[in-house]
Amino acid sequence: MTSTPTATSGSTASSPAAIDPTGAAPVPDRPMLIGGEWVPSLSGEWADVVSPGRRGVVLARVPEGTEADADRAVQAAQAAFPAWAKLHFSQRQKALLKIADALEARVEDLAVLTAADTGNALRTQARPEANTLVNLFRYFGGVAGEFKGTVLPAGDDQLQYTRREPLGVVAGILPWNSPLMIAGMKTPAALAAGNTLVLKTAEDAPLTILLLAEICNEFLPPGVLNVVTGRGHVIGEALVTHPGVHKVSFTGSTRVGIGVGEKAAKRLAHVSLELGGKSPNIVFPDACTSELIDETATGVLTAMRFTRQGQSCTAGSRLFVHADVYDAFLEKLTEKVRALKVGDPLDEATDMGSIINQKQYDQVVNYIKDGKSQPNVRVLLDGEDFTADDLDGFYQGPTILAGVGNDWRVAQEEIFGPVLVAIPWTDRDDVIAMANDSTYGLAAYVWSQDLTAALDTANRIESGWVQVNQGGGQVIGQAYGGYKMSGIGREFSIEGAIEAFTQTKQINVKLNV
Ligand SMILES: NC(=O)C1=CN([C@@H]2O[C@H](COP(=O)(O)OP(=O)(O)OC[C@H]3O[C@@H](n4cnc5c(N)ncnc54)[C@H](OP(=O)(O)O)[C@@H]3O)[C@@H](O)[C@H]2O)C=CC1
Ligand SMILES: CCCCCC/C=C/C(=O)O
Repeated sequence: MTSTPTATSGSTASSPAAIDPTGAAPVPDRPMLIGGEWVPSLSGEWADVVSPGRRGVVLARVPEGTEADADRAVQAAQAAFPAWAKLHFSQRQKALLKIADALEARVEDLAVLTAADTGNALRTQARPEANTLVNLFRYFGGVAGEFKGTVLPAGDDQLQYTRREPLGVVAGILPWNSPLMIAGMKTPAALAAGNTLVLKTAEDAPLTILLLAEICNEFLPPGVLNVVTGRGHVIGEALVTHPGVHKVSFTGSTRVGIGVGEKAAKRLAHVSLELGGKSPNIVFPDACTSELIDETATGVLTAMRFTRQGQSCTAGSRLFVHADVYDAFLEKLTEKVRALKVGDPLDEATDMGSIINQKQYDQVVNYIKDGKSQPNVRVLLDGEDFTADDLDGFYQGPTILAGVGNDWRVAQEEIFGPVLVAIPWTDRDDVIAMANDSTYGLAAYVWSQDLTAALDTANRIESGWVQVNQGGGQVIGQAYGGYKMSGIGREFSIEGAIEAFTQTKQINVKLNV
């Protein structure tokens, strides 16, 4: 199953040039992977990829892919589909498990490039994410035989069975905030089920996905995995509307996701949408005893994803703290969050790296200004106070606002930045109502030693994923996806992947017995 990418003309390469994460080397061109070959866009246009943590540094150039590139990637995936789909599952399994080993051998390269590409700190985010990618390939490789059907007990003269058949060509559209983890949810699952894939990278973080493609390409036949770069409204939309794409697996904002869903619906293409969130963190008084307050504060810090600059769809960014412990808990939490070291993503000492780009940075600042302008707000930590000294990137410190109303913009809209808003509560029914008073429903966090109260709360919260007394407890194999405007469909688990990446065929056979 090994395929060696072949060289083509112009600025293409037989194997892509290495990227220096500090930007010290001459800027390489990093082509796309289509049909097993590294190619520029047909237009010949390239786009610079700037490191968010080092604003002046261009890490590489990637092709500015257009509709024509989407088309040839889909054609390559279509051509590869029949042979890939009809393999015995164990052959797909073997390829995915070999990829897992190869990724593991390059895990540090993936981690360092992710830190440079996304601005996420190497130690706290990029390295764990690269390890999760390895584990996702191992998991979906391992369960490749589980994409299976059922047999009905219909009597000896009948064979009535279902097959879970692959859908065909899947388009996987990725965001920039955790590109490897999200590519890891889609790629091995879609391939294990027998589909072929076209991944579209986010404009702001394409490089780490191109390295993933380079590693995968060693073990897959040409066209089974294709990776294209370019703008969402150009090549992304071309994939969504392409008649050869049978499934769109999209992760990104709710705004774009709605448009993707509408376009896919027009031609009845399958679609999964993993979208935004504004997840509640509910702290009960019994989680703030003198023995527990420290652990709960650390958990809330983790759930808020401060160490990913809050750029997480599952960030527990609405903090509801019981009035009896409100001040004490916020004091403890603020002390911990203030201690986070903001800095160069490539520095091992850094807890919190850079925001992805100027637009996102400005959006976060605008939300902070809006929150600070509200009556009676208390600013416990102000990201605007952070000065980056010698750093030249989109750096910002964490912000914590107290005394916030659940109806304020900062409490209702997804900021996707390191901004936590704290709201007091006194009655369990009220806090559950406030938690559910949101258009989103992706994640939630409940902190209590009273399991009856905690589980009642968890059961009543309108979110696809609730964690109790932990903030970072994702387990490969669990269901993951949103309620309400946070999305449709589940990924990360085998059950979700079977639904997401296969269709059911029923076959009824009359036997001559
Ligand atoms: N539920 C989940 O699992 C997760 C959800 N998210 C959500 O993602 C958002 C942040 O990511 P961000 O990248 O800004 O999200 P966007 O929705 O802006 O973009 C996501 C992807 O869609 C592409 N895209 C943009 N427009 C179109 C279009 N018209 N047709 C097809 N594709 C398009 C983008 O390309 P381009 O980069 O070129 O614009 C990018 O690859 C947040 O809202 C966050 O909550 C993030 C991670 C996980
Ligand atoms: C089971 C949790 C999986 C989360 C994967 C995607 C996370 C995205 C984010 O935090 O932004």
